[in-house]
Amino acid sequence: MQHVSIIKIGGNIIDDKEATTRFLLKFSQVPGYKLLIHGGGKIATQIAERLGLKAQMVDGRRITDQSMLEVVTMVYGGLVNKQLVAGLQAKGCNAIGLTGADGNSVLAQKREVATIDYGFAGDIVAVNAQQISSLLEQQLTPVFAPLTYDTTGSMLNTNADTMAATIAWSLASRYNVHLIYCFEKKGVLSDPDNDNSVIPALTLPMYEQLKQQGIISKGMIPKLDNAYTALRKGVQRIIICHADELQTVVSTSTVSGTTLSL
Ligand SMILES: Nc1ncnc2c1ncn2[C@@H]1O[C@H](COP(=O)(O)OP(=O)(O)O)[C@@H](O)[C@H]1O
Ligand SMILES: CC(=O)N[C@@H](CCC(=O)OP(=O)(O)O)C(=O)O
Repeated sequence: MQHVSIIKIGGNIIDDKEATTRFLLKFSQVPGYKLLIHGGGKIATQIAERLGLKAQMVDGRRITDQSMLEVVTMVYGGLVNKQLVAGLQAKGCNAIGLTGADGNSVLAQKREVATIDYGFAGDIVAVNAQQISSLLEQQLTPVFAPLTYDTTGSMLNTNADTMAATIAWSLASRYNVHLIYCFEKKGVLSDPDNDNSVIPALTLPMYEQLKQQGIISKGMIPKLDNAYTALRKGVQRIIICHADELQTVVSTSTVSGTTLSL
């Protein structure tokens, strides 16, 4: 089976020009089939504020009304996606920028209103693995914005960690999939105030316990929930690491960051 590296880059790195440039160089050097999924929540919040819109997050998910949907479509699908694609082209990586609507890649449905109305937030219904494979086989590197679409023709806002995990497990029957979450810390920490307290190997029971103790919190919870689902669904290897450690993590000889297991 061919190997594919699925790499997610978070909004705190994208918001830092120098960190992004360093990451793009490392990403461009990852050998074999690869795919990038980016966030950009921090930039969307800043631009929304400039337009007089206040961001509202619940459990790490953005409440996305019509105006916010317009902002995130512009920011994720336009500004952030195209800057990353151009940056990769400059490093010799033939990237192609996509949202879930492009090539019918990731279909979703508007999240049903339960206790909270998330507005135009999309829950993924189907990933077009054939379409993604055909891009990889053409030696293109897909770069996905965290946007999906529905059958009524509306764009939807989907959490980037969820998008990365869902694409990863949807490709797991065709490829050996490695999923790497890159962010601004060295891994999952046993002490959130100590950046060097990286947990090298995190099992699901350990995660449950640290979550209960409040040691794992905020955006790390949806990230890990998605990641453990991806492991259960056949993704071979999942690592959470600092964006600067990408190269170390993909060359399997050295251990860095946090490796997940069930
Ligand atoms: N135990 C922990 N180890 C590392 N990060 C943690 C932990 N608990 C909470 N976090 C928080 O989770 C955040 C990462 O989640 P998120 O903001 O969604 O990341 P991303 O930038 O990848 O989208 C970190 O910035 C950190 O503040
Ligand atoms: C529905 C939802 O919450 N979507 C996310 C998509 C961006 C994202 O996930 O960005 P980070 O990876 O930088 O956090 C949002 O708008 O914040």
